[in-house]
Amino acid sequence: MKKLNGKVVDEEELEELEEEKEKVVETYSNGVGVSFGFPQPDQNLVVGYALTVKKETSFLKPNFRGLARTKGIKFVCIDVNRPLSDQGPFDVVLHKLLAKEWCEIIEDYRHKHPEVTVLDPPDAIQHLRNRKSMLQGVVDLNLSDCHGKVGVPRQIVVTKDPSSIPYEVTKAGLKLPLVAKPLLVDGTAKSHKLFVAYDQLSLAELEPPLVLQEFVNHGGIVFKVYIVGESITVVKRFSLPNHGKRDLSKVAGMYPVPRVSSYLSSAEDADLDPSIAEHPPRPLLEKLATELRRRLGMGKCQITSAFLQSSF
Ligand SMILES: Nc1ncnc2c1ncn2[C@@H]1O[C@H](COP(=O)(O)OP(=O)(O)OP(=O)(O)O)[C@@H](O)[C@H]1O
Ligand SMILES: O=P(O)(O)O[C@H]1[C@H](O)[C@H](O)[C@H](OP(=O)(O)O)[C@@H](OP(=O)(O)O)[C@@H]1O
Repeated sequence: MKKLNGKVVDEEELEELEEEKEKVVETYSNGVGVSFGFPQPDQNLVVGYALTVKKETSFLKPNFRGLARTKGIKFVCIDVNRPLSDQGPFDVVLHKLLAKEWCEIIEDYRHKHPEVTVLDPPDAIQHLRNRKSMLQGVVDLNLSDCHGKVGVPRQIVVTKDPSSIPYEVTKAGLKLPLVAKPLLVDGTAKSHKLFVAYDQLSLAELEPPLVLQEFVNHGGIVFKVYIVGESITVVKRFSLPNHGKRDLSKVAGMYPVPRVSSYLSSAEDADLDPSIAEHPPRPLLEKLATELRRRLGMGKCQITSAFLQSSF
């Protein structure tokens, strides 16, 4: 057993933390620590968090908490059944609860505690809770002078009457197959239930409100771009495979899309065609980050090589 920052940490965990620390330092080597202002070892940054159990489990893993401790960052669970101002004191409040009551509590807390950084203020992320408004910041972006283009697949929003969907798709001139996504993003598993529709008839089985996007071939790889301060981190994940014209003549119906691109589907070590697997050009990402931050303060976006290279 060893002592670290006054805490007893077992040797195995310490080794794990060192490895994690190397990974984190490597990932954030372009100074997020500085822009984030990581506390000095003798300081402590207290982060109060209000997350669902699912999110706490997937995000606040023991080795992440341990690594945070080595950087002087302490995570404290907020009791949502007690007044927030009676808890803490916090330097940061990290939350991802979408209930109206909670949003009112956190807004009130922000005004009473301007010294506390709230991640994120509800009104700053409202547009991300809807798959149409979340793309607004990208729809009219013109980055063509930055080694590539960024755009949005052709899409329509359907809010009622599923029987009208085939007509709306024809009127909009969308080409099959189509990716159907719940319009609202509320953190529930339901909000990640996507489908690929291969024929017009099956569209009437869908459950509005939803977004219907043309399927864009992109070689089965998606790049998730995480932007924190000046730091840009790109991760490569598996995605949906391409559709050839021949496939379409043989496939009909509607198929659910599994969570193919979650953090468990890393493609970093996969043996892939370089033209698909090559990361998006850095200048394009930097320009995209600047534009998204200027317009929306957005912190994360998903890009595939096809979305970058195809002309939208
Ligand atoms: N228009 C499209 N054409 C082809 N593939 C798509 C399209 N839209 C999404 N996908 C693919 O479907 C999968 C899930 O897409 P998306 O990220 O939009 O759903 P999600 O539930 O919001 O995912 P997550 O929350 O895990 O980021 C990803 O592999 C993505 O590459
Ligand atoms: O690939 P990542 O981990 O970035 O994908 C995230 C996704 O971007 C959303 O943050 C999901 O959160 P919710 O919208 O709150 O569901 C995450 O889902 P989770 O079920 O893993 O928390 C994805 O991981």
